[in-house]
Amino acid sequence: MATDFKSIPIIDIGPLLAKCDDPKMGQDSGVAQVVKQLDQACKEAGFFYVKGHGIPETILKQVKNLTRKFFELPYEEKLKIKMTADRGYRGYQRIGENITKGVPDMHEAIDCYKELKPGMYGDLGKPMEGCNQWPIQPTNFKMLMEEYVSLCTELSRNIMRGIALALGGSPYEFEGERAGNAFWVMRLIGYPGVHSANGSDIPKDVGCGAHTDYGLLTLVNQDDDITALQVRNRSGEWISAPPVPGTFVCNIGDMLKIYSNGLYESTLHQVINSSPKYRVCVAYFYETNFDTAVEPLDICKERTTGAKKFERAVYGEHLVKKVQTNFVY
Ligand SMILES: N=C(N)NCCCC[C@H](N)C(=O)O
Ligand SMILES: O=C(O)CCC(=O)C(=O)O
Ligand SMILES: [Fe+2]
Repeated sequence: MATDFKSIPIIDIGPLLAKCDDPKMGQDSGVAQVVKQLDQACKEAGFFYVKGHGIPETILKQVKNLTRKFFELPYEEKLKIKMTADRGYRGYQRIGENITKGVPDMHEAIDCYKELKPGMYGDLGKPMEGCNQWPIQPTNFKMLMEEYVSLCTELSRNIMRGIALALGGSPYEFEGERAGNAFWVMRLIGYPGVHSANGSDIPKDVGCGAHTDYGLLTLVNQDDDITALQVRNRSGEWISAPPVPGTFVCNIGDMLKIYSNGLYESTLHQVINSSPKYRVCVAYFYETNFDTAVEPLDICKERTTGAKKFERAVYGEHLVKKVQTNFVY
């Protein structure tokens, strides 16, 4: 349950990663240290930074730099990969096209999803079927982003082993039928800076309205130097998640809230870029298998009150419902 946290902890997950291919990892004291920190952060804030994650900072930077270069292209160029329902909601959306709680968000983005082959999940998967749309410029865009997705997928699986232990389960709680064939989402996002007209500041635009993420775990690779991401604590205060170079900001999604029977919550967050500079963020979302029916784990029901607090939800249905209301014109 979220508390009145005032800041977001930084966790060095190096010791977890060193042992995460060992089935006896749960007995390692270095792993146990990390697991304890993960458990505390997930209970208190639902947000934490990770360092020692093994993805080189140069790659984190390249991914943001290429994203920035794409958004600098003329609008007509960006429209060549326009997102439409027919393309499985994959591709470029202009500023104001994404809607959160009825309000247009002041961001542009490229949305990418794990590819779904036609018919793969029957009617459930139909709306998301399609291939990602990659720009031809900047060069090497597709190659870099696909490499990045595979690094984030592996990292997320390993962090989830730590979270599984934190919940009191086996390290592999979120593999196999649950998330052994994890669906993923990647959003390359650009938030325009604010410009003052005649010396007076224009009221703050919301880059992305208050929302929770949909799946298991999000890895946010945000621009250095601009503080814009804010996380809501129990009292309703917005706590900033300032950039910490070389780290990811991680947060819990709706499916992990259900699995943990509310022990961990998917915390509300929003983005307000009140700096004059354009802000880039690359968010990677690690989800369950597309067709998995998610319900509270027995080990988590025991740790709460014995009763389940959430009904079962099919991840794919949850995603499709969100996507179909994110873009009402
Ligand atoms: N795939 C994820 N998690 N995307 C997060 C985007 C949040 C904004 C969206 N309009 C919403 O209201 O959910
Ligand atoms: O821009 C950010 O820092 C976070 C974006 C976000 O919350 C999202 O895309 O779900
Ligand atoms: Fe988010």
